[in-house]
Amino acid sequence: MIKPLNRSLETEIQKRIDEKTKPLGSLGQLEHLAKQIALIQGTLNPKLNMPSLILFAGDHGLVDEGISPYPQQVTVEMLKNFVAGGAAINCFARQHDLDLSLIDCGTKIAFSHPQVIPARQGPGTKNSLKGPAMTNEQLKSAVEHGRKLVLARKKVGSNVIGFGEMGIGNSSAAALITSRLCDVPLEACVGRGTGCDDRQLRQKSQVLRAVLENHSTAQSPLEVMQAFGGFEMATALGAILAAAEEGILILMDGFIMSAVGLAAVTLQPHVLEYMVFCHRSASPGHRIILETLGVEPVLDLSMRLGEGTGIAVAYPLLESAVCFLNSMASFKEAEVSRSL
Ligand SMILES: Cc1cc2ncn([C@H]3O[C@H](COP(=O)(O)O)[C@@H](O)[C@H]3O)c2cc1C
Ligand SMILES: O=C(O)c1cccnc1
Repeated sequence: MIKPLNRSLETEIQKRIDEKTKPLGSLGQLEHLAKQIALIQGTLNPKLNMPSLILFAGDHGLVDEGISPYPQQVTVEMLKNFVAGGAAINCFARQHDLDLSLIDCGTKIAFSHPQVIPARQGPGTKNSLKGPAMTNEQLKSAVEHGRKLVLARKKVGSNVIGFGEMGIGNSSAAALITSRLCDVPLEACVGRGTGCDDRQLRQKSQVLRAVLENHSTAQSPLEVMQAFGGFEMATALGAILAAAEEGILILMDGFIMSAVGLAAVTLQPHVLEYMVFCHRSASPGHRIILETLGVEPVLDLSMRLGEGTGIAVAYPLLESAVCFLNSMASFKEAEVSRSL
């Protein structure tokens, strides 16, 4: 059970923000972020310690049905690229000094490397058109792995963790989860993913309609995750739940990770209070999730990559939020006159 945020300091935090040498409310969303982070940490002087990004990789059997322009092997090839430091997330993580952990939750082709933490549930999920993507045991095991990964980051001192993903086909899984959990028509949730052309988009929509019909009994967050989620998504679900339980600030990325976030919030509504949505992706389904949850993202840059890139580019703004709360002078300290 995830507890609601302790709001006993709220009035004091708001007072501290309002005493800074600026017109009331003039730092806009940075003020909301500062307050949320201070509440999560239960202090007037919040700190972002050892910021971490956990990147979950896994393959999707549904790719056999032609729902992505890219083959499954790109997942493991990108995992190698992450290890070599050549992907977008590597650039941005280096730029902002974010610790990047790479997790193999079950790529189709196994790749072991000292920098990749093994958490494999199998060689990718099963084709969800033909049956459940994963067994209940795999789901439970993935959730448990996610929990342990977060506890390990907490142990080394991390109090802010972002969650990213890599898994060819996972924009389909995200569309299915969004449609079912938000109870909106599938068509509104399906997008071009990595770049489907019109023909590929028609094929993707047709396949996903059939998948949704085949799993009409899957309704709860855990049922939908088992029916058409991915191992990387199930592991991220366990990680997000554990982070909220531990009072860690949770940084959310784009459509795919937000679909997992939606599952977490549907299971445990108070998880939302620990989350910052770092950007609004160009994927149409992401807008639906953000509106359903009633949240305003930090950035809107028409990005649609995943990997945690939306988190990494938004991170300096979180630092700014914490920075002004800690080090800006008050009217009294700076001897500046307040409004009449
Ligand atoms: C080279 C490459 C790098 C990526 N990095 C993230 N994704 C993103 O695209 C995938 C989902 O899109 P779809 O459902 O259309 O396959 C995920 O792996 C996601 O992280 C990538 C995709 C590609 C091709
Ligand atoms: O919005 C995202 O995060 C996204 C969209 C398409 C492909 N990969 C990720």
